Formats: sequence, C-alpha cells, structure tokens
Amino acid sequence: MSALAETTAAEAGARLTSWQLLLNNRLATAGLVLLALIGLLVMFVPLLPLPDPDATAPAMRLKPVLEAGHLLGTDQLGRDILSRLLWGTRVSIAVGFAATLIAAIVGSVIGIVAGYAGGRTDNVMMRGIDMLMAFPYILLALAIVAALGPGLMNALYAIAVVNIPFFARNVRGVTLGYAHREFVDAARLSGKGHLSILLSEILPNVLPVIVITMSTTAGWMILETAGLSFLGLGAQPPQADLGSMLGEGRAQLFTAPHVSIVPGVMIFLIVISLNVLGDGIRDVLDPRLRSGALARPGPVTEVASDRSRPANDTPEASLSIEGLETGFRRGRKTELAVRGVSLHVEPGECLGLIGESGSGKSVAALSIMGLVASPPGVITNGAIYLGNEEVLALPQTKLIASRGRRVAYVFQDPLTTLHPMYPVGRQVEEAISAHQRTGAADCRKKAVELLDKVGIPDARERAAHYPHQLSGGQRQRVGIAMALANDPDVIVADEPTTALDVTVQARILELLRNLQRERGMALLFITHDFGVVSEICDRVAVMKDGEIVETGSTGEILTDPQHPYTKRLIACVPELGTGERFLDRVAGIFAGRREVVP
Ligand SMILES: Nc1ncnc2c1ncn2[C@@H]1O[C@H](COP(=O)(O)OP(=O)(O)OP(=O)(O)O)[C@@H](O)[C@H]1O
Repeated sequence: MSALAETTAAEAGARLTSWQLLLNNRLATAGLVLLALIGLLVMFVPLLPLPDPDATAPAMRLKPVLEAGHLLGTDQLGRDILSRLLWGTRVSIAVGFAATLIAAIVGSVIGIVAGYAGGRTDNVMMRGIDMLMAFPYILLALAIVAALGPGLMNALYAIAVVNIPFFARNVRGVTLGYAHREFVDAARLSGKGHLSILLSEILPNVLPVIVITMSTTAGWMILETAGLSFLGLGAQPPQADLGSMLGEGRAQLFTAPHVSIVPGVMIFLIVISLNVLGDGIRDVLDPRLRSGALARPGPVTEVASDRSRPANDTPEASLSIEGLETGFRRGRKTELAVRGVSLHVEPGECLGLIGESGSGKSVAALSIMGLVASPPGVITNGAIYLGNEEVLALPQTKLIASRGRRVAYVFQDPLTTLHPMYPVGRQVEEAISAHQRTGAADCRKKAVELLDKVGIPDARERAAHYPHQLSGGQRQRVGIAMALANDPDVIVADEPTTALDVTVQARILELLRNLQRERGMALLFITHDFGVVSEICDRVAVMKDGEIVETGSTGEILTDPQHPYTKRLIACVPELGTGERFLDRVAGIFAGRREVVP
C-alpha cells in the first residue's frame, strides 16, 4: 500500500475511536449499560440501607415480592432476598472475574511460551493442556473441588484451572503465527533477549486475543461458579452467591418461585450482558470485523435505492461506466473510494486505468459486476452499461449469471485466486461448465485447448497439475484461459502482470493483446505502470483519489500529459541508467501525502 493509501486508512480509522465503534453496536452498548448498572449497584452495596443478608427471621419466611420492607420478598429462612441478591451478585462477579484473570494469565503465559519456543517445550506444554482438555470440564472442576474441599476459593481455583486450556490454545495459535515473522527475526538480530522479544514484540500482538478471550469467557466462568455453588461446592451457608441462592430456592420452586427466579434472572442478565459486550469488544479489536469484512458478504454489492442513474452516453461501447460512486460504510458514514467515475471501452479496444495504489482502480473495476463485498461496500450513485443493458438494475440472479460470461476478470495474483486443491485443468473446466452445457469429455477437451491457446506447454499433461506446480507466468496464463472460457464481451485485467518478472510480463501482455484483438473483446486494463500502458493500451484514463483526472489516447497522454498527477506518474517510469526519476517520486512520498500528488 502506498503512503497515500496508508494515511487515508489511518485517518479513517482514527476518525472513529474504539469507543465510538463499540457504542455503534447497539447490543454491545446495551450490555455495557446493564453491566455498568449492576457493577455500580454491587460496588455500593455496603452503603445501601439494606438489612443484614444473613439475618434469619423465621416468622417472615417466604414473603412474596413487594412486601413492605422486602422489595423482592424473603427466602425460606426469612432473609431479605434483595439484600442477599446484591451481596451474592458481588461475590459471584468477584469470583468469576478473579477466575477469568487467573486463567487468562496462566493460560496466556503457557500459550506464549509454547508458541514462541516451539519444539519440545511446545510439545510438553501442549500435551499437558491436551490432558486437561481430555476431561469433561465440569467433571474436572468437580474433581478439583472434591479434592480441595468445598468452598468459594476452591471453586474459584477449579474454574480457573479448567479454563486455562482455552487461553493457552488460543494464544499459542496466534503466537505461532508471529514467532517467525520478519519483525521478530529483526528483534533477534538486534540482540534482544527472549524475554524482551516476548514482552515487546509478541505480547502486544497477542494482547487483543487475550482480551477477546477474556471478554467472551467471563460470563461463562460466572455461570460455572454459580453451577458449583448450586451443587453446594462453592459458597457455604450462610454466605450468599447467585448459585447457592438458586440451589436453596430449588426446594420452594412451586410454593415460592420468586426465591429461585430472582437469582436466576440476575445470572441471566450478567451473562447475557457480558456475552454481547464481549462480542462487541471482539468486533472493535479485530480490524477485519471492524470494517464488516468478515460479516458474510452478500452475493452482489449493495446498490443505494436512491442512486442517480445517468443515461448511457456511449451506447456503441461494450462497457460504459457513468458517474459511478462506490464507497465503504464505516459506522454511520460512507467513505467514497470511487467518486463519479465515467469510462467507456469499445469492442476490440484496450483502455488502461492507471493510478497509484489506493486510488480506487480495483474498487471501480469490481463494481462493474457487483463484486465489491457488501458489507461494507455500497454503490451510492451511477450506472454501468454492458451494451445498452444497465447492469446495476438487473435482478441479482441475472447479474450473477453474467459474471464470467459477459465480463470476466483476470486478477493480480493467480496463486490466491486459483484453488490450491484442484488441478488447473479442472478449474478451467469449471469455468466452462458454469455457463455452457457440455459433456465432461468435451469440457475437458475445451479446457486443454484453452490452456494450449494461452501458451501453456504440454497443455494436456499440465492440465493435471496443481497451481503450486506451475510457475507464476503459467499460473497467470491459466487465469487468462479461465477468463476466455466463455468468450466474454469484456475482460477486466487487474494488474495481471505486477507479480511477474519483466520478460514473463512482456509475454503475458502480448498474449492478452493478441487474444483480445483476435476475439474483438473490450479490455479494461488496470495498472499503476505507464510502461505497461504504453505496450498494450489504446486509450488511458488516469485515476487519482477515486476520480478520473485525465483521459486520452495513449500517445497523447504519454507525449503531452495535461494533469500534474499524470506528469508525476509518467515521471515514475524508471529509465535505464538514471535513478533520479524514481528517487524524485520516493522523496515526494516521504515529504507528506498531499505532496505526493500535486
Ligand atoms: N473492504 C474495504 N473496506 C474499506 N475500504 C476499502 C476496502 N477495499 C478497498 N478499500 C479502500 O478503497 C480505496 C481504493 O482501493 P483500491 O483497492 O480500489 O485501490 P487500487 O487503486 O486498486 O490500489 P492497488 O493498486 O494497490 O490495488 C482504498 O483507500 C482502500 O483503502
């Protein structure tokens, strides 16, 4: 990502603080408010004018709720239920949180050390954890309390012990991912000791996972503590906690249900508010969830119902984009990545869409077939025409059916777009059979022909190979074969040669150009490199900050660029023997994002 894009993303993130993001989540806010109320109540319970929670009054036993002097009635020994409830909640929350903290600290230390050290240390530690996990957790907790003897503290230890594996496994998994990352290797090379690396490099990265696991298991631990007390193994009479109150009220379930319902409702409120708050915290701490990226995206990009729909100015073109605006929802706001883009590509023409990283090229291209993930993506304005048909107005099923048939995409890194578990020939066959009714043998034959057409040597044999067995250039050729499979009217090639070396890049460009001319397809070629544009494109549209700033024939733009941004982009093309142009550009980046592009 360029400095410009990075700054934009950082600014966008900073605009919505973690608090605002949390408060945007209504359920999490409700959980937070409820928990805060309960927390305040139990914190100030010693100051409240409540009767002694343990003082019995047999004459007052089993009084109903709203009885004078006993708002929530009394229990079987005449004790005030409200007073016992608040004191009991205090105990349950304290034990639940203490157990969470102990499990989090011990489990995280085990997880970090095992994940970082690896080898035998990891093996020994994790097999110990596996042994703990091999027992049903409640039986294990019961066994621990049985061994230590009943009591609130022993229940706390038992609950903490049975929850250690959850933290250890989660944290180890994340630590494994970081232990051999470049920044950790760099810290090692700089002479840092293991402890220092663990504390300054690994811990800050796994901390969100620890907090997320704590917030999602705290409610569970309060429930488990209540479970042990319910069985008589936690709080001992006369001390109240929510579980013991529930256990004692069980005998009067039919004669005086309020005795057990009141602590039951309190347990429910605490656990549900902790769970929804925990989910909210997880969403805020996980940057992917924050933008809604892991929410299951819809099959097509959301299109605003009140969007403007400009008419098609170039009906003869294969693809016309008119006044397109695509953005991403962040909380209640929508940040536009594409602002009023209008483009057209005629049959047999290659239009280059050029701009630096983050300028909105891919988002514009993905909008064509409604491929921008929603949430968070949304098309707020504009129209897209394939010939005379407005794509965004098509029913979802029709739009989905046009993908690959009328518009096909070739992406930058075929290793991430090809399925690693299927032979490449089968993947080309799939692209064919998605839109054509052909028998299996015919389909296989066509796939081999396509692979041969795009220049894969020994296509028949290579069709049985998996993506990892091909070179980068060959994989990209497979991507092109898949795009050609259904003779689309338009091909969108999104930086298809960026990951390839110069010679392979030249061959792929030539292949694309020849195939496109031969088949009369319209090609929208996305790139950030004017060198590539000069080799393949008839016309160029220059994009900056989501807008088209200049359009023209490749010759015109290259020889006489009008916009200062286009001039800077052209100046970035390195020339053999000179390093200044490149350095000029880099200096621009470091001088500040607005100076990169005047
Ligand atoms: N899923 C997303 N959520 C939020 N913002 C996004 C998302 N995808 C892209 N963007 C933003 O949209 C803007 C345009 O991104 P886009 O991928 O179109 O850039 P690009 O010009 O294709 O860059 P590159 O050449 O690096 O692929 C960027 O600022 C990016 O941060």
